[in-house]
Amino acid sequence: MDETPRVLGEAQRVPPPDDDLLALLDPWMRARRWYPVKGVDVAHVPWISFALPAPAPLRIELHLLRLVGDGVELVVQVPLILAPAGTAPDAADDPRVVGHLETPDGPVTVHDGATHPALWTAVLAASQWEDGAGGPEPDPDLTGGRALTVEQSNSSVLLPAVAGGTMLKVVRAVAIGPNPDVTIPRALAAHGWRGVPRPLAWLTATWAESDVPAEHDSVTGLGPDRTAHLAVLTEFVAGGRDGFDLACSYARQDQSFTELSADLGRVVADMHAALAGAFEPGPLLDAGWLVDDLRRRAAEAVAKAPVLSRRAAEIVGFLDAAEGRLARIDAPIRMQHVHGDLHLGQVLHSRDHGWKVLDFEGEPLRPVAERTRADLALRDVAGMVRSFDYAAAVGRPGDPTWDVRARDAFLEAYRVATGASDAEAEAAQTIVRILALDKALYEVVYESRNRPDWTWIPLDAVDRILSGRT
Ligand SMILES: Nc1ncnc2c1ncn2[C@@H]1O[C@H](COP(=O)(O)OP(=O)(O)O)[C@@H](O)[C@H]1O
Ligand SMILES: O=P(O)(O)O[C@H]1O[C@H](CO)[C@@H](O[C@H]2O[C@H](CO)[C@@H](O)[C@H](O)[C@H]2O)[C@H](O)[C@H]1O
Repeated sequence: MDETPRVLGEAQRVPPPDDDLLALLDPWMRARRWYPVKGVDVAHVPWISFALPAPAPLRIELHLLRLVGDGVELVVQVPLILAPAGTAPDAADDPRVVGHLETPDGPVTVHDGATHPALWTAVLAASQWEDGAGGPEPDPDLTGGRALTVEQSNSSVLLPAVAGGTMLKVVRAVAIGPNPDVTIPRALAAHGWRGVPRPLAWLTATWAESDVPAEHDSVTGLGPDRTAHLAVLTEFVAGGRDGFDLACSYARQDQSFTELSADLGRVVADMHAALAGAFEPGPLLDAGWLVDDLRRRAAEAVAKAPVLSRRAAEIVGFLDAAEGRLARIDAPIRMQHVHGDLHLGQVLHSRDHGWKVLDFEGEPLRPVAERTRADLALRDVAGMVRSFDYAAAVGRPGDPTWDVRARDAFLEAYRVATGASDAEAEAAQTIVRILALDKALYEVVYESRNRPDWTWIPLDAVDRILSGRT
C-alpha cells in the first residue's frame, strides 16, 4: 500500500475560472438539480481551482466556487472537461455539455466533468485508497459507467467494472474539513458494521491559510480546517432499490410496508449502536440546549421560507410547550454520532443484503459543524417518520392508515431493538414528535428551494403537528 497521502494541493492549482467561463457557468449551475440554493440571490465567487492529469487534448479542471449572499455562504465544486470544439458530445442541448467558449487556443466545448469518463479515471488515479481496496488501476475498466440522473444533492456515477462494482460520488456542496460521508462509513466499516457500503477511495483537496477569505464566516466553516473531500468511491450495493421509490411503489399498490419498515427500524437501531461503539460518546442531553437549538433552527426556517411566516407564532407556541415537556423527562439520554439526514431516499433495499444506509453527510443545507456534532439518535428516527409521510403523499395509498402503520412498525422495531425501558420509550415518543416538527420545517425550506411543487408535503405536516394531530 502506498503510504503517501494523495491529495490535491499547491502543485495542482490552476487559475480560477475567468469571466467568460463564469458567465457560461452562471445560468447552467443555477439550473442543476444539485445547485443547493435555487431561487436565492447569490453571487458565484471563484475561490480555488485544481487541474487533474488528462489525456490530450482534454483539460480537466475542478473549480471550487463560493456561493455568497442572502444569508448563504457555501462552497460548491464544479468539475469540468474542456475539449476542442467538435469532440463528441458537442450538441448544445446535450445535458452533459455546459456550453462553448472561445479561447486563445481555439473554440472549446465545456463538459460537466461529473458525466465524463476522463474525469472518472483522473479522480480514481488521484484518490487515496483504503487499505486492501486494491488501489488505482492505471487504466480502470469503465465499461457500463454512467452518471445517475436520479434526484440528488451530489453527482453519482455507477462504475460496475471498477473494484468489483462501485459508486463514485462527486461532491457538489463541499464540506470544509473531513467529510462525514467519508469518515463515518469508514469508521462504521472498521467497527465491523455491515449496514453501510464500504468507502474504497476518496479525493482530498488542501489549500493554504492565505486562501481563506478574510470575510469568511462560521457558515461555510472556511477557517481552521484547510482540507475537503471532493469525491468518494464506495462499494456498489448490487440489486439495491432506493427505499423511497420502494415505499412509494408499495403505497401506490396499497401494499403494506410494515414488514420492511420493521426491518428498517432494526437496522437503524443497529446503526446507532455501531455509531455509539465507533465514536466517543457525546454528553447527556441538556433539555435547555435542545430547546434553544430548536428555537434557533425554527427561526432560521421561518426566515428562509416565507410560507412559514404566518405560522411563526404557532411554532413559537409549540416550542414553548415542548420546553415544558422536555423538562419533565427523567430518563438520561446520551448524545452521540448520528446519520443526521436519515430518510427513505438514504437507504437501499436488496433481497440479498436487506437494508443498507447511505449518505452520512447530514443535512446539506446546514453548516458542517452542525452536521458533525454529537446529536440525538432520535433525530434519525424522526427523519424516517417524516419519510413515511412523504411516501404516502407521493404514493397515495388507498388505505389512509398506510403511513401510520409503516411508521408504527418502524418505531416499535426500533424500540425493541434498542431495549428501551418504558420511561425511555415514553421520552422517545415526546422527543420524536418535537424533532419531526424540526425536520418538517427544514423540509419546507429544502422543498421551497429545490422542488417547490412538493412544499405542500412538509407544510401539511407542519400544520398537523402544530394542531396536535400526527
Ligand atoms: N453504494 C451504492 N450502491 C448502490 N447505489 C447507490 C450507492 N450509493 C448511492 N447509490 C444511489 O445513488 C443515490 C444517491 O446517493 P446518495 O449517497 O444519497 O447521494 P446524495 O448525497 O446526492 O443524496 C442513492 O439514492 C442510491 O440510489
Ligand atoms: O438525500 P439528500 O442528502 O440530498 O437530502 C436532501 O434531499 C432529500 C430529497 O432528495 C430530502 O428528503 C425529503 O424528500 C425525500 C423524498 O425525496 C423524503 O424521503 C424525505 O423524508 C424528505 O426529507 C432531504 O430532506 C434533503 O436534506
